[in-house]
Amino acid sequence: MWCSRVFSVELNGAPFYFAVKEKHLGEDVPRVFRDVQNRDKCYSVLVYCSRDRIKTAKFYGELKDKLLRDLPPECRLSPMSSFLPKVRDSLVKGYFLKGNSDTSSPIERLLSDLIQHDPVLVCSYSPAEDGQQWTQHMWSETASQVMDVAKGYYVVPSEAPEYHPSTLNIINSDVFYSFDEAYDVMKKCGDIIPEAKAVLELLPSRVEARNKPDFPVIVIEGLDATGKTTLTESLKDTLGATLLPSPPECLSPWRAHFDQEPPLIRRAFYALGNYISADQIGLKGMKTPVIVDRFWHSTAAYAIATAVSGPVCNLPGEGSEVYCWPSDLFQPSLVVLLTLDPEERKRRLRNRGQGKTDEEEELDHNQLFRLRVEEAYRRISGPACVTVDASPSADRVLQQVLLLIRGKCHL
Ligand SMILES: Nc1ncnc2c1ncn2[C@@H]1O[C@H](COP(=O)(O)OP(=O)(O)O)[C@@H](O)[C@H]1O
Ligand SMILES: Nc1ccn([C@@H]2O[C@H](COP(=O)(O)OP(=O)(O)O)[C@@H](O)[C@H]2O)c(=O)n1
Repeated sequence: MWCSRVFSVELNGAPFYFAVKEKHLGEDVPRVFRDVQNRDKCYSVLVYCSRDRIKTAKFYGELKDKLLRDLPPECRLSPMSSFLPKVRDSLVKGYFLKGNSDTSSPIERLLSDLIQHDPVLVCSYSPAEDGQQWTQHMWSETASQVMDVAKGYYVVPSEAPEYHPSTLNIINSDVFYSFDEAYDVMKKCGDIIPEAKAVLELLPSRVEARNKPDFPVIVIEGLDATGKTTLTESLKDTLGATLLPSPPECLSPWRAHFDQEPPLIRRAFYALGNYISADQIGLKGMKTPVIVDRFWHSTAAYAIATAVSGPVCNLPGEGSEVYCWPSDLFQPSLVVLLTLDPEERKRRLRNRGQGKTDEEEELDHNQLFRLRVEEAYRRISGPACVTVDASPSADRVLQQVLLLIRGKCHL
């Protein structure tokens, strides 16, 4: 089964691919193994996907903490995955370990213990007998001891797949396209996370749209410090509108908790927040225009940009189903995306001087992440966002957006 799989190891944010073969036809040694010293060993630990997705997601996070805590400090740990190219939901995640001859004993003790108690697949990699090639040995667990399966497979370089491997598992793991899919995750969390029970109680009893609001609903999107708060407050005053934040205020007590959870659970939390907001929009929109500070675009764009690593070209292509609006979620009249030059955004962040979420921290020092979020924002459709340059004065930005609203929403 593992023969048709491709393996990907991420070193310094860039993926390196390899495959395993029974026979060697003179292929190169994959890049990941090239600069490893002879007699050193590498290992992979992949987490089996059990039927219980919540347990698998939790275990994957805990495994990293355990490895970082218990492995010798010289051992290098990199994210790794194994997947079947183009096969949806085929991605299995884990870690790749590089050890030297001094560290192989403690590493192997730890891995032996893991394979006996946890849902993991362990492989070790070592130079073949000819000293030129590298082989993969899958570990198997017998009643009392762990053994290297005798026969090794050769590791050979593999081309980068057409689709970045993380895109295979985005749908309903990182981005949810219906209330029911996100609800299902939160419901299953109820047994192990008390906070999930509290969230379930806040959810609307039905998602079918209330009557369409009589008044326009305008969503303002953009990275942190692009001026969303400033603009939404002014729009509220100018239009006599109701201003709703997203996630909704009722979720505030639980947000810090869910920000610590693995992506599956964290993203389900934010997805459900949009349905609560939609319910509030339906109510308020019967009486006044509604301005919403972030909505579905933020939920999907950050989730996609985090799931996929590397440059923008790794994102699912434009038009991919990944960028589709959930069919059961209220569609606003207009979505405005504020964009800002990165230096000006940093200057505004410094001036504001508030705390940031880890994701917002990441935006600061990881240019590629910022570019991926912005591009994902632009690719989401149904409704697509209208981009507005947020660098002019706050008043000029307001005037610009009012023009758009009047053109689109007949206000
Ligand atoms: N058009 C603008 N020109 C200059 N500074 C602005 C503008 N809009 C907002 N700011 C300032 O930039 C900072 C970030 O704005 P804020 O509205 O809090 O952004 P966000 O809600 O998107 O994080 C604040 O200090 C705000 O006063
Ligand atoms: N509707 C929303 C709103 C926020 N979010 C998440 O919340 C984070 C940004 O929230 P924030 O409160 O820091 O935003 P601002 O205060 O900068 O507007 C993003 O990293 C998103 O992951 C979301 O997923 N869906």
